[in-house]
Amino acid sequence: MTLPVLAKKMKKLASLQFFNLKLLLNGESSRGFSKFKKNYKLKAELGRGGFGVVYRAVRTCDNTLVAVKFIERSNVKEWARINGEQVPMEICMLAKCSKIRGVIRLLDWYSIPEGFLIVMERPYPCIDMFDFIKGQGKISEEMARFLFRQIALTVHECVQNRVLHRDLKDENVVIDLVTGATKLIDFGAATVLRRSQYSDFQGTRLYCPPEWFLHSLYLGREAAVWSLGVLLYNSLNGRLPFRNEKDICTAHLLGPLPFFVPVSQEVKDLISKCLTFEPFQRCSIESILNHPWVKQQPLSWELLTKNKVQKKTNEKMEKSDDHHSETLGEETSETDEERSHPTTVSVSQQPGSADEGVGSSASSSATPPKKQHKEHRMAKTSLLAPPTSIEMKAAVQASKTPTQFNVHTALKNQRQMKKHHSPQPPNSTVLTALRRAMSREAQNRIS
Ligand SMILES: Nc1ncnc2c1ncn2[C@@H]1O[C@H](COP(=O)(O)OP(=O)(O)OP(=O)(O)O)[C@@H](O)[C@H]1O
Repeated sequence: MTLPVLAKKMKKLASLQFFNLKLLLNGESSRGFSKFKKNYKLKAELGRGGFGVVYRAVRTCDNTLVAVKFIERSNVKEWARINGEQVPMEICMLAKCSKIRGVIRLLDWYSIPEGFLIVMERPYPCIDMFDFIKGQGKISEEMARFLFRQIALTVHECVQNRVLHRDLKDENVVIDLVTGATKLIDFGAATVLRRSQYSDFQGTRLYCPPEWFLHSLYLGREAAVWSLGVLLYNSLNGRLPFRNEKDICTAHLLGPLPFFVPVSQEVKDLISKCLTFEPFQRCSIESILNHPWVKQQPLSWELLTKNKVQKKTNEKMEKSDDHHSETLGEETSETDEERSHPTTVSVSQQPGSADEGVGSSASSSATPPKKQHKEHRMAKTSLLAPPTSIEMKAAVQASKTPTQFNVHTALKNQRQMKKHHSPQPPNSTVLTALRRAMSREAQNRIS
């Protein structure tokens, strides 16, 4: 199936899902459904990931802009209790962190037979960090500092509340375009922080530390530090540091990571401390916060956004997110489409500015930087399933024999990996769930 056909199908599916959700909400209510309907007006789709669909909505009593995430019951892997009620771990973890300034505030939640509706604050106008970086190709070191120090502090505060996010990445950070404040979202992979090792993971493959691929085990804080390193590298270079599991497990054997923009030694030092192969030698979250690069006072958001390119992006986002132009209860509009796939914003790259003296990963030396840049920021990342035995074998073997890298074997392995972990089509199950709920409600009405 060609990409345009697939995109068209996905668009159709998305509008159908939205239509069904609307129908469902307008039908007879049950188990908190009527309350939701009374309190919120659902609007167009805002974004979607592997496990949920997020909609724009408005709280009817005071016109507060909110985001509503629908998660299907069958997709919930971990459960917890709030006031005696069984809820997905996501809601519980979000509730635990809701007082943290850098975490999106949980306002409300509803339970329906098919799943849960999570009502969250929605900064306006806002953009997620993936789209923010994509809109500009990469961001300046000053801008990276401004955003990263907030994110690192938020992760620290979550950890102090014994919450481990486990899916730290640019897609899960929302930026308030008025103040520059960052908000951590998507606690779908979050769990209670513990001292012992974890052997389960639901995060994102390319933000994952090597110990997971090599041993299927990781420690909470150490894995979070690794992801923060990936996030910081990505912000500055506009591309991820590692292409695949092999890169993640072997890059340390090949010298320092290449940088594709001129950046300070201080930030390179911080990134290398976060991306230290050995988890026990990796820096701590506290030492990230005390690192001279992070401690340096950042420029104000006003000054940072004076930059023409950033202004342009902001204007574009404001335009597309203008709630006055939102069509109440309408299907996804042109501007919404633009927002979720901002392909019109150019992605720039400075091929000549790559650090040529530094060592490069196995994958980076032969390919021109421009091509790599595109490869690494093609789309939002897919979710991580536990590594298969083939993947683990390949990663272990690769980490032992870095110099005998064979392109053909690597490609074959990659193809095999793709077969095992190709990204799932977005939420076709949501549609089924909503259909089921609708027919049950219709039956209830008849009887
Ligand atoms: N409160 C919010 N305010 C603004 N935008 C939001 C909010 N929550 C989610 N989004 C947007 O919706 C997108 C998907 O949200 P989220 O990551 O929670 O979904 P998901 O299905 O859990 O995704 P993933 O597959 O990454 O786990 C985000 O990348 C973001 O663009």
